[in-house]
Amino acid sequence: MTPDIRPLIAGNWKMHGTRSSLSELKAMAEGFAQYAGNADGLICPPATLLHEAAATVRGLAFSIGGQDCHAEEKGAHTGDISAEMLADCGAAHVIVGHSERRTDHGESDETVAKKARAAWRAGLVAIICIGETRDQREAGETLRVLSRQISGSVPDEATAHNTVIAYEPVWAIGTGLTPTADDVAEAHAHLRAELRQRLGEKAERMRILYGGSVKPSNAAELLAVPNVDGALVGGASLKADDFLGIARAAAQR
Ligand SMILES: O=C(CO)COP(=O)(O)O
Repeated sequence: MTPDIRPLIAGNWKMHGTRSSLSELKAMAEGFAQYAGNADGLICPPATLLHEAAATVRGLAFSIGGQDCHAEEKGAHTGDISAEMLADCGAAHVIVGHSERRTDHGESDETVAKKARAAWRAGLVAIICIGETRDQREAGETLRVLSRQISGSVPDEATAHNTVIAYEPVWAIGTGLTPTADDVAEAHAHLRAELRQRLGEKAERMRILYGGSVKPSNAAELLAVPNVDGALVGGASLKADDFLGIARAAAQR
């Protein structure tokens, strides 16, 4: 954790959830109330649920976000969704550059930077994801890859208010594997230094989340690492008990 930065516990539901899942969301948002003040809570459901999800958490200290957005505001882009549309549905954040988008849809750092700008244009906080693959880690390239991704995916206009960075080692996503606390510390310190060099003072309070197989059982250890300012949670964000277990660890730090 970074002193004075309130941690963000963000859930990414990926391609999971139908309207029947909204009761689980309600339980999460209501349960999160006990941690409000010590942690911020966010769920990014599939776009089909955004509008009802925003209505479900209305009046609770809890946010809703999108999982991706198109770089443009509108146009002939069948199947795509703009940041403005997400905002119109009640989203406050949007994830951009998730490794599954980079892999499944061939998104480059340049595309991700454009999407981050689109998020800001619509008044959303951009959660910009980066992370090395297993091959890159085994080749000792992790820090170099992270530098390249930060420099290509994070526009100069990024501030601690409009941007959250999420470090998600690709090999840790959905595998049950996590880096050691020392490895997480090294990556996050490197990211903070890179951001400081790029953005100056603004970088000090920018949240850097860790993502990849975060669960209630490992959350306390991961969230205690210096420069880890919250978590981006996949599988464990689908169940209120798991998500709230992670929130508890964040609030008790
Ligand atoms: O990709 C992730 C969140 O964006 C992490 O997913 P898991 O928590 O399921 O490993």
